[in-house]
Amino acid sequence: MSVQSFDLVVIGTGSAGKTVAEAAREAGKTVAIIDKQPFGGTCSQRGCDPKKVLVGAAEVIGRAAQLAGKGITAEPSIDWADLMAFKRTFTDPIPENTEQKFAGEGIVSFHGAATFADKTTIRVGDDELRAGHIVIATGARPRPLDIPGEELLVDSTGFLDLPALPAEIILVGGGYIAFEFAHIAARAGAAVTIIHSGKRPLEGFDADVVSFLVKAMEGIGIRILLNATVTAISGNDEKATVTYKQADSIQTVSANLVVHAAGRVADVAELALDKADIEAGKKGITVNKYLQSVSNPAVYACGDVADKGLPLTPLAGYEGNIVIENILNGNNRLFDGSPVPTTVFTVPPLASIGLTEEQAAEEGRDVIVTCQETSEWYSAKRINEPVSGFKTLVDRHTGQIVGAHLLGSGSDEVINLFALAMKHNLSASAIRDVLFAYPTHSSDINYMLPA
Ligand SMILES: Cc1cc2nc3c(=O)[nH]c(=O)nc-3n(C[C@H](O)[C@H](O)[C@H](O)COP(=O)(O)OP(=O)(O)OC[C@H]3O[C@@H](n4cnc5c(N)ncnc54)[C@H](O)[C@@H]3O)c2cc1C
Ligand SMILES: NC(=O)c1ccc[n+]([C@@H]2O[C@H](COP(=O)([O-])OP(=O)(O)OC[C@H]3O[C@@H](n4cnc5c(N)ncnc54)[C@H](O)[C@@H]3O)[C@@H](O)[C@H]2O)c1
Repeated sequence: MSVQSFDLVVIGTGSAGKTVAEAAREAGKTVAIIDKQPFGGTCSQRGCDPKKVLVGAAEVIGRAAQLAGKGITAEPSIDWADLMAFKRTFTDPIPENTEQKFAGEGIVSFHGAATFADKTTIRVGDDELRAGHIVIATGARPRPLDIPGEELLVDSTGFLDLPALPAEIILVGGGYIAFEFAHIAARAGAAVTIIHSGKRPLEGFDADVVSFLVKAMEGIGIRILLNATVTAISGNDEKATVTYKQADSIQTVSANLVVHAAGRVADVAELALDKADIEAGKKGITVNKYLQSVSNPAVYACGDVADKGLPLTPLAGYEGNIVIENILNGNNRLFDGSPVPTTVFTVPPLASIGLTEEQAAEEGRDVIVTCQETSEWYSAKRINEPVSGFKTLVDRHTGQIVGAHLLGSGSDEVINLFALAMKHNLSASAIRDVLFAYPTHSSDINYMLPA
């Protein structure tokens, strides 16, 4: 066994881990980084980026279908193998590029699953790494469902790398992954069923705006079963039968592929946290407001594995910056919980920031709610988009925006203007004063806010 010492050991090479390691090295610290999978993390190889390449193709199909008979004649279709090859031009170079970049910066790389040996020592393969600080940035993995036939499920990584797209697909779950994959698969020609245990899908999003999206999905033949909990899967790789419980009845539905879209949990399984006295709960490593382990001060956690913030890429980098600043300068930077914009990349996309109407009511906020279906607005009509809409929540007393929920082409970009406004406490009337280029989706903002 070789024993080496570093100022900092980082576990995980995704958006969170990379941010910490590179900033520490830049500050002159000796740094080791470890990953059990090809270097580069989820977002760039198995998440956001490859997913959005596929969404790009789905958007072309959607837009062409909308404009059929309105100037567009040929009906495009997706060649799945070609699309996968295009996707791989983004994902394949990531591991080598990441590792080369680390080497160039003087960060020492280790491959394998990291395990704590004690409070400040990590084992990876035959190496023992001793550290002043250790940062856990191990991300998340699909939540075990503990049901018979679970091994027949393909996870999101498998879906994003399918060599061919089967004719019938079932998505277990009704959150981000189910909705995004449903649109990709349906636009590529598959028959798609979503089986969701909740009474409504995308529970974290505004109910009214989600209902506009559901209408759009039904319009392209995506079937959504609600209050339906998957209890078993049987069959084989080519044809599987999913058993689900809906109300008091047990039902089945079959498909060629069943995809796990039923949530992700912090990836701590191999870490042996007990050896290092590190507390973790259902939502991940328990950290204080400085993102430091509450039970082992040599350890910090950031990204999906930490029990603070949403499991989204911008948060992973943001939390990584907080962690490294606190390690380098002593605890001084707090996780402040600023509103985070997020988009479900359906076609059209659903984007959201801040409070939903339900949450505002629970908090007793006095808000002006403006909500409208907008398929008759010029921005939607120009591209014959069948369903779009929005809801904004503005504090009645301060005029500040407390929530925005948008559905429609361009909403994935427009939501960032709301983020800018909310971050800098701009009032609705200040935003209405801004001149936006016309005709753009952003120029609709003026009509989404109360006068
Ligand atoms: C299909 C999908 C689509 C997504 N789309 C979006 C999107 O559009 N926008 C968005 O904001 N977010 C999206 N996300 C979420 C986003 O990918 C994550 O929030 C983000 O990647 C988390 O970064 P991280 O650095 O915390 O973890 P990761 O990037 O997951 O990195 C963690 C790394 O740690 C490694 N690791 C784990 N355990 C160990 C161990 N014991 N030893 C060594 N290494 C270990 C893993 O192999 C992994 O490489 C998506 C996620 C998925 C699954
Ligand atoms: N665009 C994005 O930003 C994006 C895209 C994909 C994933 N992500 C991240 O990845 C995380 C995981 O995504 P996800 O879609 O897997 O999780 P999710 O938490 O968004 O949704 C999972 C849903 O599955 C349901 N479910 C659980 N068990 C079930 C069962 N047995 N039968 C039927 N339904 C069941 C749950 O009620 C839950 O609502 C997200 O929380 C998000 O942070 C983000």
